[in-house]
Amino acid sequence: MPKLELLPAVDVRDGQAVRLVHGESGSETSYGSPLEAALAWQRSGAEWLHLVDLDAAFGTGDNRALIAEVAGAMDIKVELSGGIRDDASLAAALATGCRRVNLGTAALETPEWVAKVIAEHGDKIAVGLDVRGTTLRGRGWTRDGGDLYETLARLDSEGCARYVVTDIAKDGTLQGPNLALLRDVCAATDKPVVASGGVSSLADLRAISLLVPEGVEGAIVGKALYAEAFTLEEALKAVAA
Ligand SMILES: O=C(O)c1ccccc1NCC(=O)[C@H](O)[C@H](O)COP(=O)(O)O
Repeated sequence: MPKLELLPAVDVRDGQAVRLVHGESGSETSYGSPLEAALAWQRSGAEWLHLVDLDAAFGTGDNRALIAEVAGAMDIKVELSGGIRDDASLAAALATGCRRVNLGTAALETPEWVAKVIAEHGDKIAVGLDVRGTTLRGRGWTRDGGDLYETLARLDSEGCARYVVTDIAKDGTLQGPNLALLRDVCAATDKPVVASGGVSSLADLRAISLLVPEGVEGAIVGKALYAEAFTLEEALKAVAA
C-alpha cells in the first residue's frame, strides 16, 4: 500500500509565514520568515511543500515575488495555492517551477477557464474543494460557491486530476480532520484526494493513512507543526509505519 504523502504548509500573509483559524482574515498568528519555515520542513525530510499566498486568496495584494523565491529555493515538490484565477496568475505560479497548483475560486466562478487549463496542463492542476458542510467557499473562503458534489462531478467529467479537500470548520483549529468528509469525497470520485485542515496529532495522521486504500493520497499539515504538537520527522515516521 502506498504511504500517505505529507505536505507541511507555509501560508504567507504580508510577507510572513502565518497560521489562520478557520481561514479567517485577521486571525493570523505569525511564525516569521516563509523561506526559513520552508527550508526547515525540507531539512526535516519533507518531500512536498504546500505553499499558500493568502493575500492573493483574500484579494489584499499578493506575495508573488516571495512565493517565487521560496518555491525556487526548494529541492522538494511544491504545491502552490491562493489566488490563481486567470491566465496571468496561473502563468506566474507555473513559472516558479512548482509541481502543481491548486485552483479554488476559479473552479466556482469561471468553470470554462478551469476546464480549459485542466485540458492544457493535466495533473499540474488540482482543485481545492474548501467546504462548510457540503457548501463550497471561494474568494479566500469568504463566499458561498455551490454544492460540493455537483462541482466534483463536473470537475471529474472535465478530467480534473486531483482534489485538495478542506473542512473550513476544522482548519487551523487542531480539532482533528473530518474523516467522514474525506471518506464521502473519496466515494464520489476515483481521483486522488489530499486532506487538509485540522490535523492535531500523530493519531490523526495514522487515521488519515487508513483512508489511503479509499483514495486519500496526502495530508497537509499546518498548525500542528507550528504549535510543535509533533515534529515533521515524527510525522513522516508515523505514516511510513
Ligand atoms: O489554500 C487557500 O487558498 C486558502 C485560502 C484562504 C484561507 C486559507 C487557505 N489555505 C489554508 C491552508 O491550506 C492550510 O495551510 C491547511 O489547510 C492546513 O491547515 P491546518 O493543518 O489546520 O493548519
